[in-house]
Amino acid sequence: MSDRASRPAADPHALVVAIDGPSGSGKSSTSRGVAARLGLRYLDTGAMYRAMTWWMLRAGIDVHDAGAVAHRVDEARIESGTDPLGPTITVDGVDVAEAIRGEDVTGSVSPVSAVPEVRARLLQLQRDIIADGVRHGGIVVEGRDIGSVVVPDAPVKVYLTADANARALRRAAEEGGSDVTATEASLLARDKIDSGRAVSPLVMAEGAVHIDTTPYSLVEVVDQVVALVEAVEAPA
Ligand SMILES: Nc1ncnc2c1ncn2[C@@H]1O[C@H](COP(=O)(O)OP(=O)(O)O)[C@@H](O)[C@H]1O
Ligand SMILES: Nc1ccn([C@H]2C[C@H](O)[C@@H](COP(=O)(O)OP(=O)(O)O)O2)c(=O)n1
Repeated sequence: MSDRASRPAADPHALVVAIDGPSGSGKSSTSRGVAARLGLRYLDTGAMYRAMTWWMLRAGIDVHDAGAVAHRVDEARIESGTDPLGPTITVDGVDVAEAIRGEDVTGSVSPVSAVPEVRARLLQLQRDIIADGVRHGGIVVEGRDIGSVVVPDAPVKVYLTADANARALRRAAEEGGSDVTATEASLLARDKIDSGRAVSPLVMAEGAVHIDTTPYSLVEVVDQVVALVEAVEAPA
């Protein structure tokens, strides 16, 4: 195990690991596992899009009115804590970690994420957090456009997928026994919007390593990603 956090602040080799993929493919759990194992920070960009959506809903904004969403985008103060053992997310100082996982936010997050002004605002926040993570030895960042847009020069890029049914089973179990058919329909609907939007759609980034996690346990996937990081770090 290596601890990159002890490296000097200006380390030019400080690491960004970009992890993208569709809903329920294992991005959050894998990213947290890799970051914890390697002593890196962790950023869940999906939580930031969810936090922005939570703010829009609470402000009574019609999330399908892109102009209305764009108009209010600068008002939400979103802060992400990057400890992989206890990541946090607040909006205007309110802990929204639980609230952003609710059905209302899940059902509205894709249209909000498709608004270019939302993406521009969150991209700026993400780059600041990533720069800070790099100063502290490195960061694992997960989302939909990390390897393609947010950090296209990341030295390690991973694209996680899993069969739709496996993803639905995992998510339904996580939610404490939600209906698997409805969960699968919801995540496929979100995948469709996330992959089809004009700005920063979900794509496999150039240079990304594809891991289909369907047959693997979480620990096995973490092992595979850690091996990719260690291969990049090994002297030539
Ligand atoms: N390789 C895996 N095998 C089995 N379950 C997994 C695997 N990876 C993740 N999970 C579980 O699947 C659920 C969804 O994973 P998550 O990391 O939240 O996915 P994502 O961030 O891509 O939406 C979680 O309950 C997680 O524990
Ligand atoms: N980098 C990102 C991350 C998430 N999003 C959007 C698209 C996703 O449907 C939502 C929610 O992301 P999240 O990672 O929480 O989704 P899951 O429920 O884990 O599948 O945010 C995005 O557009 N770009």
